[in-house]
Formats: sequence, structure tokens, C-alpha cells
Amino acid sequence: MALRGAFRTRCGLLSLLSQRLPHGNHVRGCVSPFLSTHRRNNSTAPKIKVDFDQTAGVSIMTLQNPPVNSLSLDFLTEFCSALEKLEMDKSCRGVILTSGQPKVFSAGLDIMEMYGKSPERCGEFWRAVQEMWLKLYSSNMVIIAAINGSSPAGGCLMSMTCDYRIMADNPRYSIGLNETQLGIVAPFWFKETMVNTVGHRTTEIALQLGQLYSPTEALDIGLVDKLVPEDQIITTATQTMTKWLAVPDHARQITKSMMRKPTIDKLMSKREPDIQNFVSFITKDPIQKSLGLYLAMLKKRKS
Ligand SMILES: CCC/C=C/C(=O)SCCNC(=O)CCNC(=O)[C@H](O)C(C)(C)COP(=O)([O-])OP(=O)([O-])OC[C@H]1O[C@@H](n2cnc3c(N)ncnc32)[C@H](O)[C@@H]1OP(=O)([O-])[O-]
Repeated sequence: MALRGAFRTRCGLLSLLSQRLPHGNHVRGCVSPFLSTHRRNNSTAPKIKVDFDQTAGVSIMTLQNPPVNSLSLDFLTEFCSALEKLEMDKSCRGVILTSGQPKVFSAGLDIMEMYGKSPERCGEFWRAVQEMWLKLYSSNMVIIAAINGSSPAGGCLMSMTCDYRIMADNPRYSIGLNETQLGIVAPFWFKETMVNTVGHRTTEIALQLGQLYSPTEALDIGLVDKLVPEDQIITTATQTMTKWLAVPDHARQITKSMMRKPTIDKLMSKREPDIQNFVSFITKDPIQKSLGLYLAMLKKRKS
């Protein structure tokens, strides 16, 4: 499998571091204040904030898993549950995904979930990653990403599952599937999501290099659809949503499904082997060593 190839590389760690309609006008949701602390979120505070505008039929899902919205098992479980509730609520036709953390949309998969964990736990984690992707990519709702910060790896994957991506025009932010830079390999469904977004050749280059793109570069290759000043990102996402929701739901949904079904079916038919493949790869000593080095590097860069 593709993952095996990663053993041949010593990690490239060092190089990285440089949907119906509504009544009333009230806002629903599990509203809680953003955590101001810049520490790992081990608390039981909600990791997702959902604000539902019933008049518009649109929810804003704000990721709030400090410090960097990494996708931990707890986060993924809560996210999938929140998304499923919205999916089942026929009055909700659209979702805007954004971050409540400064500078970061999502740092991708929580590396701590892949480091020093048992095979059983790694398998549970990977099933949750698959579930997040399946729920987002196959959603009947219009999903717009308001990418107000960096979005590497799993963060980029999450963004790519959306129907439209608006990114804050800040050259300090980056987005891309940088897995190879950690000495790990993006699985086939990460790869196919990117191919479906930017095309085969661009994906080939991007994935091999583990390329992270600036907002301008991401717009150039079609990884994002629009750049706006950060303070206009939610307004722009809301305006864009109005345009998308003007299209009859059934026609848009069937079209979306036609575009995405082959990739979704592929993962559905290979879920268990994909989990086994991930577990056997990630628990190998050289891969664990790579992840350990990368984590150390992240901390060192901070100090
Ligand atoms: C087959 C598998 C496919 C894999 C897919 C993936 O998504 S793999 C994932 C690939 N993802 C990446 O390669 C992204 C790596 N991350 C980054 O590049 C940067 O954190 C940033 C640009 C997202 C934000 O920069 P910033 O200057 O605003 O923040 P900062 O850098 O100061 O970090 C603050 C704290 O968060 C910690 N931490 C960070 N990320 C992760 C994580 N994913 N997980 C866990 N922890 C993480 C960091 O160590 C630090 O901890 P400390 O010392 O407080 O205990």
C-alpha cells in the first residue's frame, strides 16, 4: 500500500519547520464562551459551538479546541455528533465552518492521538477520522469553509470536503496536505479529495512535496475559491451561502452526490482494510520516531 512507501524516507521534518424553512429569528446552539487559555483542551467544555439562524436556515459551526483545533478523538466525536444533528434537522440547509482560535483554522489530526498509543486506540481514532470525512463529504447541506487561519493536513482535508472555501488573505497562513513532511502518507481518500479539488497533476506535486500553500498560491491552484480580508470572512461566507441556497436543494444535492459518490463508495467499501493499514503503519517504530521528532520540533520552534 501507499503508506508503506513512507518507510523509505527519513522524515522531512526539518524542512517543514521553517439544509426547509424556518420561523422566527432566534439563534440556537450550544453557546459557550471561547476559552482564552492557550493550552491543550482536556476540559469538558464544548469543542464545537453551533449558532443556528433559523430565518436563513444556516448554522455557523465554530471549532474551539484550543490551542490549535487539532482533531482529537474527542473533538471528532463531538464534531460528528453536532453535524449529524444539523443534517437531521430539515430546517438547516447550510453550514459555515470556521475557527474560534486565533491564526489557526485547524492544525490537522492531533498528533498525540497517533503517538505512543495502542493499536486499538489508533484504530478507534482512525475510524473517527473516516467518519468525519464521510459525514462532511456526503452532506446534503451546503458547507462553506471560512478558513480564518492556517489549515495544514487534516485541516486542509476538512476544508476540501466543503462545497466552497473562503480563506483569510493573510500571507502568514498556509494550507495544504503536508503529511510527507512528517514522514507519513496521506491515504487514498485524502489524495482523491485533493484530486477532485485541484486536479491530478497539481495533487501529485503537492502530495509528494507535502506542500503548504500561502492563501494567494492556494487561490491560484484552486485549493481555495476566494480570498478576503479576515474581518470580512463570515460576511462573505454568509453572502456566498445565500447564492448557493437559491438553487433548489434536490437538484444541487443530486449533482453533489454525482460528483462525490465514487470516492465515498470507495472508502465505504474499504473502511476496515483502511483502518488496519493505518494502524499497522502508524505503530511502526520508525514512524513513531518521526512523529516524536516532529512533536519535539513543534515545541522547540515555540521556545
Ligand atoms: C496518515 C495520517 C494523516 C495525517 C494527517 C494529519 O493531519 S497529521 C497533522 C499534521 N499537522 C501539522 O503538521 C501542523 C503542525 N502544527 C503547526 O504547524 C502549527 O502548530 C500551526 C501553524 C498550525 C499553528 O502555529 P502556532 O504558532 O499558532 O501554534 P504552535 O505551533 O505554537 O502550537 C501550539 C501547541 O499546539 C501543538 N500542536 C500543533 N499542531 C498540533 C497537532 N497537529 N497535533 C497535536 N498538537 C499540535 C504544539 O505542539 C504546541 O503545543 P505546546 O507546546 O503548547 O504543548
